[in-house]
Formats: sequence, C-alpha cells, structure tokens
Amino acid sequence: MSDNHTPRALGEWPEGFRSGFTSFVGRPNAGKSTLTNALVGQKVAITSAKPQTTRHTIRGIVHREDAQLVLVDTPGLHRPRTLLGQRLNDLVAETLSEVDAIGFCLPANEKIGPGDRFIATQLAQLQRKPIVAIVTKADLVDREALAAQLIAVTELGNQNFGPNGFAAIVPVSAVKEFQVQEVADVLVQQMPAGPPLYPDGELTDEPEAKMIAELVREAALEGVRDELPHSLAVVVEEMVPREGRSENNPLVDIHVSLYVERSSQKAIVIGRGGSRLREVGTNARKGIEKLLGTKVYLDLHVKVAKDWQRDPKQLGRLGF
Ligand SMILES: Nc1nc2c(ncn2[C@@H]2O[C@H](COP(=O)(O)OP(=O)(O)OP(=O)(O)O)[C@@H](O)[C@H]2O)c(=O)[nH]1
Repeated sequence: MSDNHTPRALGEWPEGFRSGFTSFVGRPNAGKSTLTNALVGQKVAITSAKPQTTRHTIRGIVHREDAQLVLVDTPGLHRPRTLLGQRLNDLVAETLSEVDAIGFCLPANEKIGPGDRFIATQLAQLQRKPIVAIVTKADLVDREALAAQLIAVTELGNQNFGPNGFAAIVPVSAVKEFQVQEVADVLVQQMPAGPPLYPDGELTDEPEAKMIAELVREAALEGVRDELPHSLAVVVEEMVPREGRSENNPLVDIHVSLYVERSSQKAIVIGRGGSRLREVGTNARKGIEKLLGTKVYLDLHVKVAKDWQRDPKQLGRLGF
C-alpha cells in the first residue's frame, strides 16, 4: 500500500508477519470495488484469469511491511436476490473455505435493509469466520448520522453473530481516503501468521502459480525448517486441466519442482522410501484444492541445484 517500502523477496519476511485472504461482501453499490481500489492502489492491481482452474478472482493485494492481504472476489454474496437455496449455500461454503476473514460493507448513508439482513444471515452460517463490518461512504453523512449507523450495525451484528457481534466495526470513506488504513489494520489483525503469498509489488497474471509454490514450500519445510533454512525453492512447472473430465468434476494436473542445494537435503525432503514427500504432497494438495476450488493431481519432483542462491541465472529461473 505505501509507496516507500523496501521490496522484499519471497522467502524473507519479518517476525510476526501475517498473510491471508479476505473478501468484501455487501449489496450492490455498497462500495466494495471503490474500497478495494483504495486499499490496493493502482500500482499492484492484479487480475487472475483462469476460469477453468479457479472460481475466484483476485482483486488485488495489499502489501505492507507487516502483512499481506489478498483480496478475493466471492461471486454470489454480491447479488443475493438472484440466488436461491442450495446454490447460495454452496457459495457460502466456498467462501468459507477460501478466506480468512470477510469484510461486510454497509453504506453509511442508507438504512440497513432486507438485502443487508439477508447477507448477515448467510454470513452467520460461517461459524467462527471473523466478519468485520465496514461502514462505507462515511463522507456522505454527518457525525450524528454516522454514530447512529454504527449503532444500527452493532445491533445487526449482535442479532446475527451472538453477543460478540462483528469482529470489528470500522467506518471508512474510500473516496475521501478517511480511515482506509484502519480497514487494512483490522483485516490484518484477523489474518493468520504466515509468509507473504506473493512477491512484493509484483504484477503478475499468474498469481495462483505463486501461491501454489508457496503452499508446497510451506508443506515441505514443515518440521524440518531448521535443517533446510534457506535452501529450498519451489517452481510450478506446469498446470494443466486434465482432458476428458466433465465440467462439474474438473481435475488439474500440477507439476512442481523442489530445488535443494545438496543431496543430503534432498534425502530430508523425500524421507525414507519417499514417505515424507508423500505427506508433503498430501498436505500441499489440500491447500491447493481449497485455493483453486477443484480437485488436483500434484506431482512433486525434488532436484539438486547447487548453490542456487548465489547464482543469478538459477535465481531468475526460480522466480526470485
Ligand atoms: N461519496 C462516496 N461515494 C462512494 C464511496 N465508495 C463508493 N462510492 C460510490 O458508490 C458507488 C458504488 O461503489 P462501488 O465501489 O462500485 O460499489 P460495489 O459495492 O463494488 O458495487 P457492485 O459492483 O454493484 O456490487 C459508486 O458510485 C462510488 O463512486 C465513498 O467512500 N464515498
């Protein structure tokens, strides 16, 4: 978000870094897109276009010194009235599996209506998912009206999410840039600890590949982080939808290379008889399937690339 932070490579991140996915919901015109743009800025807007492999679109990424927030679209909760029954429940369940927190946008200048209440009841089904209420367009009302709306929103939260209500309530004006930073702050507070999911500031049309690489890397480091300090790089070589699958049951073949520096490290990653690598594959696959919303066949190959960290050519190939 800020213009003056130092670019950082994947693989290096400060203590206490948080990262995760969030999504804005709210009825049409609630100010979701404007807020997204205000948070992300023009510079790093990212679009993801892979309809056959993913059902959500990445709207943008907030890069901060202490966190990375990936803003994703959740189609369906935007226009609740056109969706009914099972379909909606599926979408809600999908949202549940994909994001770490939800920003529920409610305009300051409009009374809470049936559309908002409908969304609230749907969100209430997402147990233990933090919901942050964002009172948008705060510049359009005076202080008194804003205070009244904050009280009404608090009540909506208590009615739908039990006595604790919303995880937080923040007024904002994306247009006047009032409290935009605070919106980012409260969402970041809801994110789990973890590494950046994307390279800092990079524009890419293949964000999934980066996230998949990171999921594999995390799974491969699990439990052996000390033995493989900075010696593991992961590259997604290929992602192809499996041919001949029905539209309702797609499968994506993903081929991934894991680069280590020494054969002793290769042995650690693979484990006895390949047992560890199988576990790494299973764990990474679960995360990838959540991310893409489809079944995945994950093929992992461990390779030794000597001194890759010091070789610019290799580093380039590994996406650093
Ligand atoms: N005054 C003011 N207007 C805003 C603010 N945020 C959004 N708007 C206006 O509200 C209208 C709707 O904003 P969007 O960001 O497109 O709303 P949305 O929720 O993405 O709408 P859908 O795409 O229909 O779901 C636009 O005309 C915006 O300019 C704000 O903070 N202040």
